[in-house]
Amino acid sequence: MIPVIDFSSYRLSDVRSPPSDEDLAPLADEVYKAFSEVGAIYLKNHGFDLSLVDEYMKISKKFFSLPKDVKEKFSYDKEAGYMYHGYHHLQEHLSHDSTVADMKEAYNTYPQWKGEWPDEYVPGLKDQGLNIIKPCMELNNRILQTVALGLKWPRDTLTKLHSTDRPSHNSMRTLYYYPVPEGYKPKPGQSRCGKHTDTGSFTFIFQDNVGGLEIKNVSGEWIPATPLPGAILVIIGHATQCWTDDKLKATEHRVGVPDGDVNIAKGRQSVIFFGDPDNDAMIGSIEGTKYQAARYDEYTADFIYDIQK
Ligand SMILES: O=C(O)CCC(=O)C(=O)O
Ligand SMILES: [Fe+2]
Repeated sequence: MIPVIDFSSYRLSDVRSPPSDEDLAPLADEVYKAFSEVGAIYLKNHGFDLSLVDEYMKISKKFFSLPKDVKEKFSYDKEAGYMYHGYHHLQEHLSHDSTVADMKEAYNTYPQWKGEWPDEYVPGLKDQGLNIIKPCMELNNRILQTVALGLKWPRDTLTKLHSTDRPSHNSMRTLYYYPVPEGYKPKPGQSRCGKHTDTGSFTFIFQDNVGGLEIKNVSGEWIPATPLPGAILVIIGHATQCWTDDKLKATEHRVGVPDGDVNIAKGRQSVIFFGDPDNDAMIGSIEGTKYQAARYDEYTADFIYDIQK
């Protein structure tokens, strides 16, 4: 079971004076324990306005319903700096240890993107996407503070690597897993999203009610990450694994094709926030010696995670 954590004591919408380290200690211990013993958490009472995501899913659906040649005008361009911004074709995504394409399409949003957006076809895809990233970054920083306190580190140990005004790869992805045609037999190893880990500090997963997402817990068992209304699923990324010298391990996750399930014929939508440190932040073990110091952007450039051509 993925623990459900009540984040009320550090919720986003609370604008009173920030809680002291002592005020946060019980929450910090709970968050750290859940991440280290299970590998993922559901956050409730987080103060993030989930209607932003509902609206974004509706807008995204309009984009995914456009003709293929229109969507492809906005395909990501590997040469264009923020290389994953834009549309990722159907059948293009390969999870990193898989040779079979995932059954999905996606549109990634990077706030720094200077190229074109599909505004004339889908008004709001840009603005609504950007609206969501900001509070997610703020919530990520609050989680990073609780994790630092849970580790008995100074509270800003990780947030000082996540300034909000320096170049970073904080980004968002909206995904559409198309309905699986009746009688379709997935190729060996094929799924909606093959197993992988994410690269940054923490990832937030917002999903509709179709299901199929699983995480591998710390004991090595695949367990369902069933959609929990009102809660945000938070999983651990590689950078956090490095900083904590494996005390918190990057969470493997995947989305299966629900074989024989009533949901097989349904499309699935999810929205993912990838929380990242600053491009020039140092990652590597903060205590311990397992991971050498490296600049985050240089480390990710060498790290092939889930996108290969
Ligand atoms: O759709 C999901 O629930 C997970 C997607 C995911 O893990 C990713 O895009 O990195
Ligand atoms: Fe992922």
